[in-house]
Amino acid sequence: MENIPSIIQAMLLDNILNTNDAIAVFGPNDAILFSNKTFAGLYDLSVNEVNGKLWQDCVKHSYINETGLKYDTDNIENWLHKANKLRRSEIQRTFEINTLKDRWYLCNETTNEQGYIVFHGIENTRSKQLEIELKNTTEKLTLLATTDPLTNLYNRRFFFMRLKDEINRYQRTDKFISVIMLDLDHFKQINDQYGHKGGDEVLVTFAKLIKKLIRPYDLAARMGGEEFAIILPNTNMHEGQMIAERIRQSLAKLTFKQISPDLKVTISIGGMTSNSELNASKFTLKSDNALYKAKNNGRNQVVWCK
Ligand SMILES: Nc1nc2c(ncn2[C@@H]2O[C@H](COP(=O)(O)OP(=O)(O)OP(=O)(O)O)[C@@H](O)[C@H]2O)c(=O)[nH]1
Repeated sequence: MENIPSIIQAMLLDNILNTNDAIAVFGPNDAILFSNKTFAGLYDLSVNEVNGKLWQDCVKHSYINETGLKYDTDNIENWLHKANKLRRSEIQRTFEINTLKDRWYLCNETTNEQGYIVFHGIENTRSKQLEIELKNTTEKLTLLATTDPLTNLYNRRFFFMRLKDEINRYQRTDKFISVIMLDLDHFKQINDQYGHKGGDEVLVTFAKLIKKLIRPYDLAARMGGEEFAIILPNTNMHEGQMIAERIRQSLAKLTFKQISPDLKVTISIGGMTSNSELNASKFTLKSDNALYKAKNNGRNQVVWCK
């Protein structure tokens, strides 16, 4: 420092005091020994109010008054306990904080051997906003690419991706996977009689029914038109047939009163169970063949591929 001319030192200090970066120095007991305006602003306090205060008192002040920084907790003592475990846990620590007004700071804390901390927070609100926008857009695009917009079930492409994953997952295990293909009976007649809107309503109601009847780890997809498919992981033939039968019977019992007072719809179902020796296309081809038989045998029934 001695080598730095005092005028430069004054300029640097002036910069530290007035910069938009949040800068502070904490003593080993977490008393704030130095802070600039931006740092004090994080707790909605002035520099004079912050300097000399314990850091935890600044935190409590802003938490109780709901001002300054955002704390994702409903118990500030617990929050402080966790934060104190992290503070001084490393010589250099990087983390992000955000304010109730949604300003973000990328923070760095450097701890010296005596336990003093130099805190430096750089505002990164714009890049954080872009990161959040990108995440939201990616989520929306993923949803669009993987789901059927009418029924909100997964689409054909995602069905095959997941079936391949499931088959790989079960490789070298003795567990079974079942796949069922479902096709609404005489759906063309429903469209003809009640219009495309009536047909759509049947598809949406049926999709909701499937979701209610399957387990959280099963995967239901709309393969196109009035054809659906369900992957039933870790499911043997007997269990698969029970689930398929449950879906068939539940639909047969339902009356689509919102479309017509006594409209009933039935479904034909083809199923296939295997350990992971079949690939995804063979799996669905065999379930499709079983479905074809169910249609030919008179519809409204479950046929399992032997
Ligand atoms: N409302 C509605 N109809 C659709 C949609 N996609 C396909 N369809 C109709 O679904 C009908 C399917 O008819 P078909 O393939 O002849 O089958 P089906 O009448 O169900 O006869 P079976 O399957 O043999 O019992 C066609 O009339 C398609 O136009 C859709 O998204 N909404």
